[in-house]
Amino acid sequence: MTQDPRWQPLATARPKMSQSWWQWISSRDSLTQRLVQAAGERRFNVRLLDERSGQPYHDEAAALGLMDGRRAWLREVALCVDDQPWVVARSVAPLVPRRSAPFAGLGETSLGSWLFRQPDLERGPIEVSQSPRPIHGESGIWQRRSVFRHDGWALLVQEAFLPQMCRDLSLTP
Ligand SMILES: C=C(O[C@@H]1C=C(C(=O)O)C=C[C@H]1O)C(=O)O
Repeated sequence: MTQDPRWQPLATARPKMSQSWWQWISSRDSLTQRLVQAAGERRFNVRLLDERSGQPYHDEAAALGLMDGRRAWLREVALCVDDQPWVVARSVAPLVPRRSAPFAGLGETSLGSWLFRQPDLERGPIEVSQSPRPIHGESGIWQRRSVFRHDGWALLVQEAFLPQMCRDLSLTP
């Protein structure tokens, strides 16, 4: 049984990280836009790792109020600068009968570029966790999650901030 991340309110992370890192973890606008700006002349791209319907993890289902065992839409990407992953993201959305998800099939277009165009978009509180299991071979990675809501859809968006991002931006973690 894989260990669920221990999700905590965002504020609990503040004393554990530098101001510069906090600015990233606590931001509520589009992470894609922030990464594009931070990349400057370097190339930003979304690398699609997986998109399918499947079983969410227990903590993901709980965050979405999904009964255990219910299938969901799953998407995993790496947000890369000069082909180096800076953020790994995993998004989960309950399937809605007789409706196709308008955010499905985005491919290597950022989910955020669609989400932040929705006028009635709501974003729930950000929670954080330090990954219990290695991500891209590195442990203790800061992860955050929040639930976006739009037009009857709910999307749990989870982002893991990789040490490569810290190094490339010369940030202190
Ligand atoms: C929610 C956003 O979308 C980003 C892009 C994602 C994708 O393309 O799957 C997933 C999570 C985010 O890092 C954002 O830009 O803030």
